[in-house]
Amino acid sequence: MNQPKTTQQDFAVDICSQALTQVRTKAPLVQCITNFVTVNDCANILLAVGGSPTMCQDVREAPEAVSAASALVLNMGAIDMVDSMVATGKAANGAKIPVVLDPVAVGGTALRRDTGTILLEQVAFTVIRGNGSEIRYLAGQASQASGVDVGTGDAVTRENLMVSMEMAKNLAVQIGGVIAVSGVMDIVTDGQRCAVVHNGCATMARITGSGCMLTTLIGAFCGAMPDDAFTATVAAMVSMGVAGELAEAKRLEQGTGNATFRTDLIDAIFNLTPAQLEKGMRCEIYKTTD
Ligand SMILES: Nc1ncnc2c1ncn2[C@@H]1O[C@H](COP(=O)(O)OP(=O)(O)O)[C@@H](O)[C@H]1O
Ligand SMILES: Cc1ncsc1CCOP(=O)(O)O
Ligand SMILES: [Mg+2]
Repeated sequence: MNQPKTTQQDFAVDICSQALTQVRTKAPLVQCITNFVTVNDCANILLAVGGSPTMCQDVREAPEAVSAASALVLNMGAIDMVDSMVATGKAANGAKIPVVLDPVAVGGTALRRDTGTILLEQVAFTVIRGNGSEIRYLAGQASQASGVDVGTGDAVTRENLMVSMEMAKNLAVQIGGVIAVSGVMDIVTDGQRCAVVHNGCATMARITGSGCMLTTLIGAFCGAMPDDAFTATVAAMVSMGVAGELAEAKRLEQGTGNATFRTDLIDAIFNLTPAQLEKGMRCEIYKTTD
């Protein structure tokens, strides 16, 4: 019997830039049920990328409103909104609108563990994007988060990359959607294809909301290209990473700190060009063949 072989190649350079152009052309309306810590940044990054935000979340209107949206983002930082998340998620599923989950601190408390279970049982997710601790928890692996941040032992590293890809792939198959693990190295997989994104910078972990904004961007890209959630997610991760690097270059040049970095990151998404993406992206794709 032949052993499965994993081949690795660079992700085609124009795919992400074409996806960005699609977002700008289609200007997707993205509905977010999200947390009060980062809600403003999420709305602004959606506007920056060329989408349109609605943070409509009350259970009395959110399931109705979602029929007008191109994508729905559910962020577990809004832990008190689970009833609305379930009702709105089901409405989006019924209308075949992509639904993206950010499982903020999912393993951290009994309430969050239960909420994660309820959401996964009741809503079909197109994409789940979390940090290493959050995805490890959902995959049934031991995890030790630091509040809403990744625990040091849970991050994807060069050493555990293959095992981490396998874990993410299995979870993707289990949920029937795309899994994205963010960190120093990002993994994106639909269970078959697997991409590793090397863009980004450490300062992104020094602001709150880089993960929430990334998940919201994934919503925008999925809203613009609902038939290819894998490519949409890779393009969103690459865009966020390249924008982070551009903001970091400015921070180093000007000697500013994390408050300015947060603004510069949103500005970098606003000004991001297809050419910048093609020049800056560092992404490879792994394929398994028998
Ligand atoms: N040390 C790092 N080096 C490069 N990119 C990073 C680093 N830490 C975070 N990022 C980037 O920041 C964004 C948010 O990821 P992450 O910090 O894992 O999410 P969360 O805020 O949900 O914990 C992603 O685009 C990720 O690639
Ligand atoms: C600090 C905090 N607490 C609850 S939600 C939240 C924001 C988390 O944002 P991110 O995971 O994007 O840093
Ligand atoms: Mg997060």
